[in-house]
Amino acid sequence: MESKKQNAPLLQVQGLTVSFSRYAQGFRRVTLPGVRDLSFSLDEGELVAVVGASGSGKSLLAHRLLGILPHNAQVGGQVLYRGQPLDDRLAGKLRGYEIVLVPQNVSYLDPLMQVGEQVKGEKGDAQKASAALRRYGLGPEVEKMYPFQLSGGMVRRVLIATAVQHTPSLVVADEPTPGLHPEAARRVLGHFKELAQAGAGVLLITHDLEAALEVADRVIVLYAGAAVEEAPAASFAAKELLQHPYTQALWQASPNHGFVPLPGTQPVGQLPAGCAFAPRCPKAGPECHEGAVAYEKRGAGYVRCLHPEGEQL
Ligand SMILES: Nc1ncnc2c1ncn2[C@@H]1O[C@H](COP(=O)(O)OP(=O)(O)OP(=O)(O)O)[C@@H](O)[C@H]1O
Ligand code: NI
Repeated sequence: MESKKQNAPLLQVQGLTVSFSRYAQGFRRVTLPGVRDLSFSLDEGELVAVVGASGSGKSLLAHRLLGILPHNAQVGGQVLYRGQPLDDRLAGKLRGYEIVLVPQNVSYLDPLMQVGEQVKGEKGDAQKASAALRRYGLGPEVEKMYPFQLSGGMVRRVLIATAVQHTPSLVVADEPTPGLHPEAARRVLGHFKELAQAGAGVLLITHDLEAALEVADRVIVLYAGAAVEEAPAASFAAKELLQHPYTQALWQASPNHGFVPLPGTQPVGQLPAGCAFAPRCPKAGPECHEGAVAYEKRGAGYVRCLHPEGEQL
């Protein structure tokens, strides 16, 4: 049927922009960028991590893919699912079955409903729900429990079981591990890796670079709404293999590499002209404060920087 699109990647995000406008002093309208010029693709069987600090646009990306952005969001660019434009109508049709969200917020669980009932949902199948729970180590006794009786790790597993019971093709996991101790977090990430190995495309959204690297094939780094770098996980073996100064700073800030903090904060609201990272960047020159910087293929990945690592001086 769809012969022309048979070889299309599972997901292609092309120049995605999500912004909000707000009235500032004097009735001036200002545009607040949430996601800017974001492009990447994800194939079946791949686990791609999206990492970035709080406010970098990760959940907006997730909500765009599920078709659940708030109505006041202004959206640009294109998202293709198996080669077809993934508009809100198509996303609505696939949501919960073919494309699923493992939500960041645990308040997606109803505190007054037993676990088994909630996993099944209104139109679901009780046997499928039990099987999904069992797959994540949650037996029949858990089906009778209410959310307050579950540990943090069990809540996360319930959310994953709910999302994946219908064997989705695309799994978007938005911060699935906060509040878990490292061992439980590792197990949760292992579940996502298994879903990818079984053929799903998995987009793992997290601020925890080190945890992401245990399971990801590739990593996309967001800063103030824009991707600054996409790199294979293997490039995180050494700082010099990373191309963007922000990615290098993240690498150095991780516990394995010395916890070296990066002074300053990510800009919020209106961005400075030029590269958004320039005010904190050790390599920035005057040119970095001028025009927008393009996102370009370079080496094994992509980078948005006028002075990437390894450039000829
Ligand atoms: N409905 C909205 N109206 C206005 N601004 C919004 C709205 N939703 C998100 N934003 C802004 O967009 C930016 C990105 O938000 P987003 O929730 O995607 O961040 P995030 O990377 O998921 O952060 P966190 O790690 O804290 O979950 C933030 O600056 C946020 O304030
Ligand atoms: Ni978020």
